[in-house]
Amino acid sequence: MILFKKEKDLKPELKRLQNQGKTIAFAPTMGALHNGHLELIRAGKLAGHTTVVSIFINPTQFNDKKDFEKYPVTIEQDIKLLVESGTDILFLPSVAEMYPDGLEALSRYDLGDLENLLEGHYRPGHFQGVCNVMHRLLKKIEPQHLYMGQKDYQQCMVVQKLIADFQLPVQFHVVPTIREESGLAMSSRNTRLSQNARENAVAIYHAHVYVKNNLLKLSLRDLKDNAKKQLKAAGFTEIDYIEICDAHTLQPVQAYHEDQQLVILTAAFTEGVRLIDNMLLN
Ligand SMILES: Nc1ncnc2c1ncn2[C@@H]1O[C@H](COP(=O)(O)OP(=O)(O)OP(=O)(O)O)[C@@H](O)[C@H]1O
Ligand SMILES: CC(C)(CO)[C@@H](O)C(=O)[O-]
Ligand code: BAL
Repeated sequence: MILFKKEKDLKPELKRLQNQGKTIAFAPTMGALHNGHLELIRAGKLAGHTTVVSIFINPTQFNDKKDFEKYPVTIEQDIKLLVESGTDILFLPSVAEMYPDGLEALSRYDLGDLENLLEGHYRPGHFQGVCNVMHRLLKKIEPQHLYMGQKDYQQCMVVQKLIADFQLPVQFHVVPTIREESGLAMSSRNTRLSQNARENAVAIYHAHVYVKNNLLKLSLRDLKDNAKKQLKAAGFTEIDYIEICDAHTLQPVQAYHEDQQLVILTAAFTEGVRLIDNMLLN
């Protein structure tokens, strides 16, 4: 694996690979890597691409300063995992490399309702930060393929919109959520939980399975109320949302219609750590 910290050093290597007819699969991350991240790399490799991974804890997407300060950093372990996974290139830029004009000089993206719904509502400015960093990363790396995780469902929609709006020549791939054996969605933030909270956090997954299994039996309102009770019983202290939405527009849905694809999305806090997960319902 080759490590680059600057675009000016990375570009010649990308050019060399391009001249050899190689195609690039890119998996952007914020590090503290786990099996979910490695699945993005596996998917790119399986399709026969050269894999580029970035690790950059993007300051502009954190609406909560404490969350940023506490974000886990395990760079030596990450490098070991990336080498083992057969990653070809690691891009590890500094803040100055990504934001040469400073953190205030940001572009403004029109995200429509995605900016106001769910994560957009509870993390103001978050998706503007995601778009700023993703647009910059995509310009620097110019991959033919981009792999991102379904765990961050709304983020996938936002980045797909960015690609469409700017007609970026990259194919987007959503990788299914990788879970612990218990069902808990793997997430870097899980490492901030005590053993007990980590075991109880699987309640999000169980609540989603409950809603999926009872979709035709109860009203969506009752399903959401019951799911909320399950999370409270499992020690979730604050629930930002448990919402059942149209899987394509993310607009909340009041009643089930069989011709509409639905997704349930949850964001909730346990031990002060905010976890998210989602599940397609039909
Ligand atoms: N369990 C998972 N399964 C599949 N993809 C995942 C999983 N967790 C994260 N990803 C994907 O990995 C990429 C990088 O995510 P990120 O570095 O934020 O990791 P994370 O574990 O989601 O961290 P956190 O949720 O704590 O921010 C994103 O595309 C994300 O959707
Ligand atoms: C896509 C991403 C790497 C952009 O900083 C981040 O939001 C993440 O890790 O999901
Ligand atoms: N995994 C999405 C990035 C974030 O929570 O900031």
